[in-house]
Amino acid sequence: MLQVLKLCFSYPNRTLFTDWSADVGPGVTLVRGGDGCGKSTLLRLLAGLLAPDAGELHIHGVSLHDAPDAYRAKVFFTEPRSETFDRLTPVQYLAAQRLRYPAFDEQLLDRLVDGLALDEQMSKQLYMLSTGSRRKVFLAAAFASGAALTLLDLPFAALDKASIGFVTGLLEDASAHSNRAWVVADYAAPARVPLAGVIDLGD
Ligand SMILES: Nc1ncnc2c1ncn2[C@@H]1O[C@H](COP(=O)(O)OP(=O)(O)OP(=O)(O)O)[C@@H](O)[C@H]1O
Repeated sequence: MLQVLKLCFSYPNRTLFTDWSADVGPGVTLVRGGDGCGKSTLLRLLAGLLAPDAGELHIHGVSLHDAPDAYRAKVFFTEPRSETFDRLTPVQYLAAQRLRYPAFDEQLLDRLVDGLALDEQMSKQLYMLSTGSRRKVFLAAAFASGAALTLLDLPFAALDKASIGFVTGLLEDASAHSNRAWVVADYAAPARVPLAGVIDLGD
């Protein structure tokens, strides 16, 4: 589903990727690595939010370089630390995601809001929510989006135990998807989730 060919990317004082290639298929692929190894940067590159110095990215044959809007329309990625949506309530943020993704699953969203215990947070602006609740809103959007490629950065960070169990169950389901690819960046493999592949960036 996602093809990366000879990707190169450096920050001014650090080279992170040199001629790096990968094929990502349906199901859950783990991007594993220690602090500062480049997990979040790789997700930004795959999302088309950060321009590579060289290389090609395709989703279902759509090239980021040739058709950036069509490529980005196939990807769900809200950076967990994003402040872009701070003034929106979860209801407004989720409405915006619903408009963006044609396969957005409204019924699943209801179950996600319930399962992540977000009901009481839905009409507060995002900046008023705890880190964990903000992350849960972004996770709900990710799972409901129906995007061909969904990128999750540290999906369990700042979550309560019940939500960790719930998100693990969602990822177990995602591992069986035949039409959606999930790239999950974390320090270690999530327990119980069968992985379609592992991209190891080292420690
Ligand atoms: N905007 C930036 N400008 C310059 N260097 C950056 C920038 N963002 C990240 N870096 C550096 O690039 C490297 C990779 O950072 P990145 O956040 O991608 O790693 P990470 O694996 O996600 O880290 P963590 O697990 O700690 O979140 C780090 O050395 C970081 O300091």
